[in-house]
Amino acid sequence: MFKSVADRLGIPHSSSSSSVSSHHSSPSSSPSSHHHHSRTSIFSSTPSARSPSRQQQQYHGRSAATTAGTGTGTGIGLTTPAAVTSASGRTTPAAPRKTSLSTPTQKPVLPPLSFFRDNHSNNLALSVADAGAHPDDPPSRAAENVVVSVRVRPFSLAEMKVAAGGPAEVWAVHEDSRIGYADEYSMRERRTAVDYTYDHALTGSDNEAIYSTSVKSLVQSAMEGYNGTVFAYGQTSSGKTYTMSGTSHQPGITPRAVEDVFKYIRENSEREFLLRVSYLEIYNESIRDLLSPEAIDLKIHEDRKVIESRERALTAPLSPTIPGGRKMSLGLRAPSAVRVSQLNLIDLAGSEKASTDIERRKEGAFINKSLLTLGTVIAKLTEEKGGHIPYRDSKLTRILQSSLSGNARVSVICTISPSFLNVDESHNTLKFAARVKKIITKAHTNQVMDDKALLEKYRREITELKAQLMLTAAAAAAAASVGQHEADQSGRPRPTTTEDSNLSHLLERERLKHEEEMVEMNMVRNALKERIDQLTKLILTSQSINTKGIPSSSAAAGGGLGEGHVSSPSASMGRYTVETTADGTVLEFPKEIESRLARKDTIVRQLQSELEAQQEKVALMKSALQKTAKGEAVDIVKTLARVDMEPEREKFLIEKRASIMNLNGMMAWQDGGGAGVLGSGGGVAAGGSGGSGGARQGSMKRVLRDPYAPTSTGARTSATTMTTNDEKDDAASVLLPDGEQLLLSPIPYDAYDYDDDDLMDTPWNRAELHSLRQAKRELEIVVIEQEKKLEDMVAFEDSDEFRNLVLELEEYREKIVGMEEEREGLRATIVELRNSVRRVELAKVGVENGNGNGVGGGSTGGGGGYVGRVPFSPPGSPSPSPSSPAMSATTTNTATAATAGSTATIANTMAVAAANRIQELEQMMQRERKLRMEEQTRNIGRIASLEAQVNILEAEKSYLLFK
Ligand SMILES: Nc1ncnc2c1ncn2[C@@H]1O[C@H](COP(=O)(O)OP(=O)(O)OP(=O)(O)O)[C@@H](O)[C@H]1O
Repeated sequence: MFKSVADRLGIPHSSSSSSVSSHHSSPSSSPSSHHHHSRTSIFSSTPSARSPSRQQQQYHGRSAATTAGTGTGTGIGLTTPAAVTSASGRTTPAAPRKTSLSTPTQKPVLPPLSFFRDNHSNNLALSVADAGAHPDDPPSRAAENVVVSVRVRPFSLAEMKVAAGGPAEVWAVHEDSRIGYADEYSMRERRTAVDYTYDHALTGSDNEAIYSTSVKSLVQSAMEGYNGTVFAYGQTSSGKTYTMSGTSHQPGITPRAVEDVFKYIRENSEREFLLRVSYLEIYNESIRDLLSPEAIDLKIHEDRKVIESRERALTAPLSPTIPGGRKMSLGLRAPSAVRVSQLNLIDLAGSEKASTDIERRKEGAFINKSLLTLGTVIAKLTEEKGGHIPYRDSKLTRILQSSLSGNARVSVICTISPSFLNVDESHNTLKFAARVKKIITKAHTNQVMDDKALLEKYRREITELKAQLMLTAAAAAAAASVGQHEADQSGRPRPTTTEDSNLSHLLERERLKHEEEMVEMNMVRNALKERIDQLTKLILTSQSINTKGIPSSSAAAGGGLGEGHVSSPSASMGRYTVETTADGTVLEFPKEIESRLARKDTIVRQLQSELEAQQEKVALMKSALQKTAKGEAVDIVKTLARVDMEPEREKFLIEKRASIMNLNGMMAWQDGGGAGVLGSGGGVAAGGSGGSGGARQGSMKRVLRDPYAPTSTGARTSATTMTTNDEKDDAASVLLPDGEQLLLSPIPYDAYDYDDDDLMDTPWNRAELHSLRQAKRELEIVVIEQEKKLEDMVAFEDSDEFRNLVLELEEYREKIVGMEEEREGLRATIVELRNSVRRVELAKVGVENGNGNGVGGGSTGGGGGYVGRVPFSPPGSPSPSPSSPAMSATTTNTATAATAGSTATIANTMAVAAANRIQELEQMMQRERKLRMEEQTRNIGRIASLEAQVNILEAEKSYLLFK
């Protein structure tokens, strides 16, 4: 039913690509200075987008992975005065259309538009929304593959330097867009030849060429309402940013696209456009608006209404003239359909960041998740078996979902480095490009139509159908008269010649043919009538939506429209009038109905908000009760953890029982008993904590005593008020008339003004009761378990096993004490021995001194005196006699020089004896030391093993105690 895009645009089928190729073949047709000028002016309206190189510098510094992003940001609104007049153009299907960006004629579209930007380099995405489109504009393009271009950049200076004798070409780019290893390179490096064919394969620095071959037509379709996505993929430094952003001399794809967008808008002055520009970055999976850098970690929302432009585009109510010259007064504003499209221009992070799993792990937190997911998504999209496509795994793929899943024209520019150093990554890029090439997309216009637009569309269709109907009727009448005429002719008596019979045969055939045609036309006519009825119904239905609920059954009354007579459903309804004519429609909805409906609306709204308030109240009460039950359970668990001694345990159990009674009371009250029943519950609870009786608490029906809160006295309050605190542990208190301070459940039961309904058998009360019972059951289980544990513990402490363990423990303790004593004794012996050794050593030194200084003994009296003071008696050694050489030596100190000779002899003898003795003692000492050392080692081992045993016993003991 729909014509192709080219047909509808009134251009040859090849026009889109021919306009591209003409640009490609004559790039000079768009002088770069012109682009430069435009780019500057565009960016000046969005200052932060003006300096992509600054952004680039800023993000080049990062080692972390980054990826493309998008979103909505600063909007640029453009309104052209003649825009509204396009409405009449819309009603003329034959209106001439624009053929290309460079040779515009007329295009009935009104787009808003917006931009994107990516990672550390410059991503700019442009989204174009088009308001006021023709309702019957072409809905979709033919299915097409992603346009894949490969661009090999020139050698950089550094790369030239690396290659001695000039860089050898690695890649050969052929004119037919094939690319593979250069022969020389593959021979030298013994690399298997590869051969890839893409849509475009380019070299050099001319950005106009890449734009016109790979992007220009896509920008054109974006302006016509088709989504478009362009992204540059490739290793770091392969030229993505150069391609997307370019330089001042070679503006890249983004400035050229922006310029074309504005050019298109200029050339379609009868239209109104809304442009939206966003310039975003995805860095480590968080989106940042580069036009508003303080807004960080933006969220992605699915919002199919970029639509505000429609209102601006259609500020004046219109009365379009339909063919036939009659006015169609709708009582409504002009139909409005908004076409929204997006053009995403994305500069991805370096492809080397999306490699194998191992590398992924290596890069850890810095891995470029978006880029990896893009790879996965593309791989999945091209897999035959299909399955789940993980668009939601990364921000980039989420943003590109609608493009990648088919509703967009996509152009991928894969950039590679010419250097042999990067050959493997370049090859990976070529493989990626080949994979992407397999993706098939089928873009369609994102036309958003509201009921008014639909109404208009249906009306137009009705008019067309009626015209067809009239033609059909005329043709049928003609056919019938011809048939009749032929029948008349054939009914006449004629000579029965062979010629005549041939003629009558022919006439008969002709007649039958006409009859068939008539039947067919009647069928067509009926079908047309049916369709008209159906459409008329739809019109009234959509009208009824607009006027808040006119029953759709009344719409059927509008069926008369197809017949061209006036139909007045108002007569039957008596409240409103719907007048239809063959040429137009006047729909009037009396104010009375509207105001009645408005009143009803108000009542409904009031009821609704009342209902909500009630629901809120119920929810609050419920949560308060649940909180209490929960609080009880938590308290029990907490207390259990603390209780490990029997008396406390018992106390705890008593308290728990009391709280169960409390819950009983609460439930009894819930069951419908009210004050009295709760009073008894409170009474039991009071018993648990030694408080006063429950009868008095009848007046405190929603107040619960906290059985295990300390019964301290707090602030004095009246019996009818209570102080509460949201904190569970802070009990509220109530001063009873007799002066007793009651500590209450932390949950403010009196916070709500209950009425008798609270005691009624309502589903909510039942649910509440149910949850209370549940809480009680849980409490009971806890208590039973605890009692069981307590009994076990008591029984165990009475058992022989426990007594034996205690005895054993005592034995070990004694053993340890004995060991400790023994160890101390040994330590003392060792110390004593050490002292002995020291004394012997000193004695030795003294003797040696005496020997050396013997001749001049008088002058070294101090030394001699020292020796004389040494009372040496090692254990087991013969005690020195008072006439011993040592003692004699003392006397020699006072001898005269005349007796020096004999004294020296004596001293020598003594020294020899002393030396021998010392040697003897030293040997003894060494033996002794060795023995002691051995014993000490044995003792240390014993002590260690005993200590270990003690530790085990201690552990066992504490385990048992804990149990
Ligand atoms: N076709 C080209 N002609 C001339 N110079 C180029 C071309 N492509 C890239 N260059 C230059 O090579 C260098 C690296 O290019 P570019 O910054 O665009 O790489 P990139 O792929 O964006 O790297 P990254 O992923 O690190 O951002 C730049 O100095 C750029 O000007």
